[in-house]
Amino acid sequence: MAHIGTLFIISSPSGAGKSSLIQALLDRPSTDGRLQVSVSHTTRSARPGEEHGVHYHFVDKPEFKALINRGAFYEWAEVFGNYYGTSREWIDQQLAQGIDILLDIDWQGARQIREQSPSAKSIFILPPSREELERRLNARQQDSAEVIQGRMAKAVSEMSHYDEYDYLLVNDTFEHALNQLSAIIEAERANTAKQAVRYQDLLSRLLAE
Ligand SMILES: Nc1ncnc2c1ncn2[C@@H]1O[C@H](COP(=O)(O)OP(=O)(O)OP(=O)(O)O)[C@@H](O)[C@H]1O
Ligand SMILES: Nc1nc2c(ncn2[C@@H]2O[C@H](COP(=O)(O)O)[C@@H](O)[C@H]2O)c(=O)[nH]1
Repeated sequence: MAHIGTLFIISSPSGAGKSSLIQALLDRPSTDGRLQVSVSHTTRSARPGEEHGVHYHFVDKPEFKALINRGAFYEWAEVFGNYYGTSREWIDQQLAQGIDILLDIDWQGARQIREQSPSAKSIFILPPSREELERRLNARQQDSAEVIQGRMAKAVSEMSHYDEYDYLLVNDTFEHALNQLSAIIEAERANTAKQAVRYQDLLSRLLAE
């Protein structure tokens, strides 16, 4: 089967709201089964409420390194002192079925995906201010003060990569950012070449002499 699924890379500084936006998008009644989020592997410890296989595949460093050596990752990177990676096998299976994939990954991973899949579309999400970013990291109540300070310290260097992305949006009002994200994905899905593969039967009926 032709690979008609699209990879959507979503990056932001930690706490800008990408996981919340992705979840809200997937929860929309209008979202069909053709859009799914990739569950990454990570060596970071699970936060309260996070489930293995749902939020992440939680593995230790030796296991992660074994997966790197096996070529299991489409991309991987060290972020905030932990390793994170995207499973190649799962992505290939979904794309082959025409399923579009959302990748919640950092700029290092985004670069690796673009090198291998130039047709991937990338979206960078900015917070409305540095103060609001820190407020959100605190309000999430998932990380220690030390971890939050470490993430804030990396936020400027993460944001400096915004111009490597196809789309840039500011997550100020949540609903507005969600509508923008949804509009980007819908527009990319309507790409003529992809639609022509998806609707080849319809097109051949409509265009028959
Ligand atoms: N537009 C918004 N206004 C106010 N709060 C928001 C908004 N968007 C997200 N939040 C809140 O900000 C916090 C951080 O959001 P989220 O966990 O989605 O960020 P993230 O970018 O995925 O972070 P990380 O990179 O660390 O995974 C959450 O508590 C979320 O509910
Ligand atoms: N390069 C990759 N980055 C990833 C992946 N999965 C998540 N991430 C990024 O890590 C940070 C921190 O995430 P958190 O869950 O610990 O808050 C965030 O920027 C994610 O986008 C991945 O597979 N590859």
